[in-house]
Amino acid sequence: MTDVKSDFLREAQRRGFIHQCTDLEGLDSLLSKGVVTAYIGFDCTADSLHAGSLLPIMLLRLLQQTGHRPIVLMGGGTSRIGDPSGRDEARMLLTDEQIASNMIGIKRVFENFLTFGDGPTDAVMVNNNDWLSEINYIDFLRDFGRHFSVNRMLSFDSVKLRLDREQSLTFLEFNYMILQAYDFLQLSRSHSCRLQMGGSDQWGNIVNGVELSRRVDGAEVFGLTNPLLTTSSGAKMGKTAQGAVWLNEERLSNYDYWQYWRNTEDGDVGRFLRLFTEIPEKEIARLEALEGAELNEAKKILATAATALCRGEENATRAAETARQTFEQGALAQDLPTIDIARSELEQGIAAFELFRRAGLAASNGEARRLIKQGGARLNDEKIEDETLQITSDALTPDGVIKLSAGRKRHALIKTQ
Ligand SMILES: Nc1ncnc2c1ncn2[C@@H]1O[C@H](COP(=O)(O)OP(=O)(O)OP(=O)(O)O)[C@@H](O)[C@H]1O
Ligand SMILES: N[C@@H](Cc1ccc(O)cc1)C(=O)O
Repeated sequence: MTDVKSDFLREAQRRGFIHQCTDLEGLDSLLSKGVVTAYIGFDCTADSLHAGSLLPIMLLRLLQQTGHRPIVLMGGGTSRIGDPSGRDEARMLLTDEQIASNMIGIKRVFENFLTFGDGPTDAVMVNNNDWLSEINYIDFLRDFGRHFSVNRMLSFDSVKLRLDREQSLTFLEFNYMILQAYDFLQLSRSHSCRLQMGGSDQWGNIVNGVELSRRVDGAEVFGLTNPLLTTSSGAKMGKTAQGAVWLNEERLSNYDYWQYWRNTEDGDVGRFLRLFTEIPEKEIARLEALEGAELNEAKKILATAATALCRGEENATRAAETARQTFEQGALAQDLPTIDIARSELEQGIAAFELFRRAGLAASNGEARRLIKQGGARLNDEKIEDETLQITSDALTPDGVIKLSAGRKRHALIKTQ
């Protein structure tokens, strides 16, 4: 790779953020001269961003930390069209109300990563609906449409892949890249924005903006993309078995967010530490060299650092502590008092109060009933609400046991014979 001088590109390169650049040398020299304004756009297709979008967000953060000015563009206008990049079929059209409410959800996350304000390197947020909704069709075609060659538009992946596979691409979607290109021109005029970044799927849209700004204004602007991340096993980054890893707490609890990073595959630990935390390189090199059980410690450090950035230090520490306790209780569980019950009996069902008595957690059925009524009885760590509950073999955990608890400290295990 080319040797770069500017702090931003050097650090971005070292941490694995760079996929392609329209002119790396030119951009490097611009970044070395003074404050550069750069933007990334986010469409409002859901009410929260996800772990995949963390890469561009971390790039904006790095940009600000190295003395430049980030612009976060909310695609209020482009979300009305729908980006065909990387998609096999047209998106569902969103209503204006859906877009507005998604935007409220998405906006919030940026405050955790960027400093907004009026200073020279403070971040700003814009909404492309402000200018896209003003466009006059005929004027727009005459002023800007004439600079786009359809022949060239057909060569970009977002269009080409659909045509090659004979999947339909509507005229509405075909226009998307022109509007994103116009955004860049607009920001270059209004905010002296010189750089657009985004995931590698955005390459065509970004290049179109670079070319439009040069043709119309003779402006020299740049494009830079980050790799689209997949995990070592090839899964798209940001998806779990349950779905996307959402950045907003309303969609995914702090604990589950922490757990997602804690479950990082062994081969991804170093890469993720560089992309999603700000731990110094020397420490990362040490952590990624760990093996076996020790590598799990590195994963916990990754989980806590990544969660702290997105959800705050306190929530990250709390999630780590909950995980520790759960783990320790699990370890303890092996040593709990255990009683054996015939499998056939459990299959028929046994009253919860009776099982509590037989497990020695209550002296009589009456005492066990009172325990349940007062909310002090738990089945596999879940409070028992129903005094008449019948416990069956359905309650057996994957470990083949049932855990009963009376209050916080007294536990017993049921096993079947
Ligand atoms: N897995 C990923 N790795 C790296 N960058 C990503 C990843 N997923 C999305 N991005 C980038 O994040 C930015 C915001 O993307 P956006 O939130 O629209 O995500 P998306 O997953 O592409 O959404 P959608 O499913 O609506 O297309 C874009 O620049 C996109 O290229
Ligand atoms: N097309 C981008 C979002 C975007 C919208 C407008 C822009 O000007 C830039 C980027 C995406 O789907 O992720």
